[in-house]
Amino acid sequence: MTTTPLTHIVDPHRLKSLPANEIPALAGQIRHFLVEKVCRAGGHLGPNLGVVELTIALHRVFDSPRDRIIFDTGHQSYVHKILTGRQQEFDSLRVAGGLAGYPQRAESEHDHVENSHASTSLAWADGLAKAQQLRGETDRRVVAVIGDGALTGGLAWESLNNLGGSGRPVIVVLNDNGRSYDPTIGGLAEHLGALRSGAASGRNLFHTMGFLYLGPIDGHDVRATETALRHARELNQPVVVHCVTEKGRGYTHAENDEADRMHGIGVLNPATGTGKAGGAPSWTSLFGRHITELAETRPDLVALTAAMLRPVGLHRFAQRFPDRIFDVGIAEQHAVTSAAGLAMGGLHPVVCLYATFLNRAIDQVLMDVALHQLPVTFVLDRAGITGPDGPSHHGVWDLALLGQVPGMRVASPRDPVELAALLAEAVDDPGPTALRFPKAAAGPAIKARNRMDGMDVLYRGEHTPLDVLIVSAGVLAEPALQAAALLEQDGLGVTVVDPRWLLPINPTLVHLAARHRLVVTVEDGVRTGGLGTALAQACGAAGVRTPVDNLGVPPAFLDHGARGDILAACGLDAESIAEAARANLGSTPVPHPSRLEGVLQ
Ligand SMILES: Cc1ncc(C[n+]2csc(CCOP(=O)(O)OP(=O)(O)O)c2C)c(N)n1
Ligand SMILES: CC(=O)[C@@H](O)[C@H](O)COP(=O)(O)O
Ligand SMILES: [Mg+2]
Repeated sequence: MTTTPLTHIVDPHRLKSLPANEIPALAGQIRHFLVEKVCRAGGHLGPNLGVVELTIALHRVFDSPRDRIIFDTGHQSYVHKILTGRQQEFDSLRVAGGLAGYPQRAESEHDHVENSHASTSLAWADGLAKAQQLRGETDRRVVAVIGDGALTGGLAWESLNNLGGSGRPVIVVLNDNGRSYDPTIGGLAEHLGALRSGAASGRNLFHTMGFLYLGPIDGHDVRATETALRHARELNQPVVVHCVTEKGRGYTHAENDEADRMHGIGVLNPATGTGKAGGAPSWTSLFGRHITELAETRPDLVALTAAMLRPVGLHRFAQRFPDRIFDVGIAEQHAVTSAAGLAMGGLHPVVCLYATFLNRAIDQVLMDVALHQLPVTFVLDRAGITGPDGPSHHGVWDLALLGQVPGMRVASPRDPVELAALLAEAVDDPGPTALRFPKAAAGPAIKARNRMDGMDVLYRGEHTPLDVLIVSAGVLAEPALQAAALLEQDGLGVTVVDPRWLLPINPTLVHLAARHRLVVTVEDGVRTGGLGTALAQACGAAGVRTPVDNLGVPPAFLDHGARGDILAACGLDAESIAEAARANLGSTPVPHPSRLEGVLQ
């Protein structure tokens, strides 16, 4: 049997013409390619190893891009990219200017949805199918590929409700590997488990919701999967094709990874499946240690995760307090409002999410937690620029969003000592609080010169009068202090202060502003509506005329890249902060490029 080289498959048409008996060899080549490229770059290895045969079948049955194939969350779209002409670009996977780790329309006509937030694919499919119907495009199909984890998200159920019985020809391919990171939880997971095992024959949940149902299909058997997909295509009705797959399939180190089947990996040695160990502890691991220690003497503390127990650092807490940890599935809205219930019931819940995923639950924060003034603490990991996961993963909106929530207090620790202190203060607060920290290793302790009404003065220059007050949020204390040193060399009198609790604005900060010629605020979040905006408003309201230049992330969708490079491009490195101060004080006329519209592509 000849083996067509993977490099020959430059588009789905070549794939369609491949003899069926060559598919297994092709799948093997794709697996080898995935392991080699993803171990070298980092990325989502397990999810993509699990959809090799499924994606081959999808592109042999459907006619992409005329038929639209929508990948939910998009982290499992590497095989799709390999089969749609982008093999050569995998050496630049998740590198600035290189191949994105999620679908991206600028890369290919075969890519449609770029949002990496889970559970949206069925809504996209419903909308596209309605558009096709209204435009008379009856020969086109919309295929939504959704994981069992993403199916636990509320938006997915809103969409099932709209699609069921609608007559719209949407093919829902349920990629059921039984896991998000951990095994998927809840009643749906139980039902899918019963369907997979054949213990729930006859009418099932999907039938009841108004779908035709094909399955369970072995999602690693291309022939069986193709047959089911061809049948689904011809049904011309909303249909669920239940494909059973295995996350990490075909790579022993992923198959044996009990934690999450190598869901997302860093750079690894493919032979051993291991990467560089050691280095400074992450913010995540430090948080996990502190919350577990606090809970020893606070029986009212409970923790919630939205299917990301280990990624948010709660696995240690879960082992120690198995009755006080709640994994709600990929269901951030449920996490927040059920936390409101836990708080109303007399406990102090700690809701642990990635900052970007809080976006999805802002109404619940506002109208369930804050309206009822409940003691809920939000711990927002991956806050600020995250880097390789691209625009829908940068956690840059939480500060601006939470700043609008009455009664909400928001803190951002600058170092591990402050993390412990601020977390303790947060869980002691009788109202809603939030703590945010980045996707990074935690730096060394940054000692305060003195504390002033709850804020830390980190630096007071030798020169007088006082020229520049730099207000730094969280870890940006480090570049702020470096910028102060540069400005001192210019002979300017500089003060650096870390408010610790960023929002609402500490009135003493306004008084400090009044004593300087310029305030520069520095935050790892959108500069419109965050710390800087709030301080400028507070100064205005108090009649303090000191100009406030707020440095932050522009209100734009920033592509993937290295966190440090993106921060610098946003003007959040020491040189740029110093340059902003000089420009505002009139010593150098040219603003930092990031301040110009549209500079960040
Ligand atoms: C709203 C939201 N919350 C959390 C995440 C983080 N996340 C990325 S993939 C994933 C698990 C997805 O599981 P599943 O849908 O079953 O896909 P699989 O990885 O198993 O293929 C999670 C929780 C996300 N992308 N979006
Ligand atoms: C796809 C998704 O949302 C997660 O897998 C995310 O990529 C994890 O990001 P970290 O790698 O920062 O944990
Ligand atoms: Mg899954």
